[in-house]
Amino acid sequence: MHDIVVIKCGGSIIDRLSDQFFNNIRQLQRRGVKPIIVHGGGPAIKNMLEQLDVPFTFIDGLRTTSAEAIDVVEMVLSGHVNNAITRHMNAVGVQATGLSGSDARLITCVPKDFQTYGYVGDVVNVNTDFLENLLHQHIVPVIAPIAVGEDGNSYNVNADTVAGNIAEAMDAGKLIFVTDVPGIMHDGGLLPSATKADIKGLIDQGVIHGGMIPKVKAALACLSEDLQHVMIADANQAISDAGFAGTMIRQTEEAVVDDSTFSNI
Ligand SMILES: Nc1ncnc2c1ncn2[C@@H]1O[C@H](COP(=O)(O)OP(=O)(O)O)[C@@H](O)[C@H]1O
Ligand SMILES: CC(=O)N[C@@H](CCC(=O)OP(=O)(O)O)C(=O)O
Repeated sequence: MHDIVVIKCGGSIIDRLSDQFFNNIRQLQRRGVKPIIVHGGGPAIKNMLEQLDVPFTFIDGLRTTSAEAIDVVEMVLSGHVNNAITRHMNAVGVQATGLSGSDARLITCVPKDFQTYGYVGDVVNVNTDFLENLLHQHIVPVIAPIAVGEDGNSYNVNADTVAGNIAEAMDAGKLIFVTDVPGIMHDGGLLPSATKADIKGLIDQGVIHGGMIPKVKAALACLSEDLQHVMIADANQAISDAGFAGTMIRQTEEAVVDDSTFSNI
């Protein structure tokens, strides 16, 4: 649905989200937009795993997640981060409900490669009916990136990937990754827009690296006729009365940059 906006809040910024950010979500809702929030929590997971002496590594940007680690990941994401965001939403008058993939089998998955990654999942389905019902009741879903496997276990999924999966499944009109930088930075400045070809070049040159890679990959994977632009932006500047600021990722150079879709909502 074109009126759905998926907003992915990165773990890098969650502790520093401004009241304005939450008020902007409320404003979006008042203008008839249906926001869905997906959040990360990488730094908080890292801290808790270290405190509890649970080992992990990263392979291709994904956290290897043992049986012990998935309990900690779920505790941090669903128990702490998800609750904090949902609480803040409700405090500013947005009716929001906290969820993970286990609720109503919202996100189901298969193991990515159990031998290599442990409890890390590849999403196979999103319960879109359930989300649509919530949106219909003007409830904002706040979703932790935990999926449930056919074995009934919880699996860890990269939050950027989950945001892309949900945007695609819900036919969202917009996907915004809000993070701790103004967008894709290059030569000391903000890149206002980037195509698939630009991004490939920037990854090859090492300009786009680390945590920015899963974001651009998720963005490129879900661009379509329906979802023509994906934004990457600073969380506290991304959404304003003037529209959306940041880097706009689009399919091709030729694509018309119809900013009206951004500034009207
Ligand atoms: N070209 C780039 N422009 C901006 N940030 C970049 C770039 N390449 C890598 N990054 C890194 O990506 C980070 C954002 O990713 P990450 O820390 O995973 O955020 P989040 O937790 O919000 O998902 C930035 O803080 C920055 O360090
Ligand atoms: C499999 C995997 O790597 N999962 C991520 C989930 C959280 C996340 O993606 O958080 P950010 O958005 O803050 O990076 C993790 O364990 O860190």
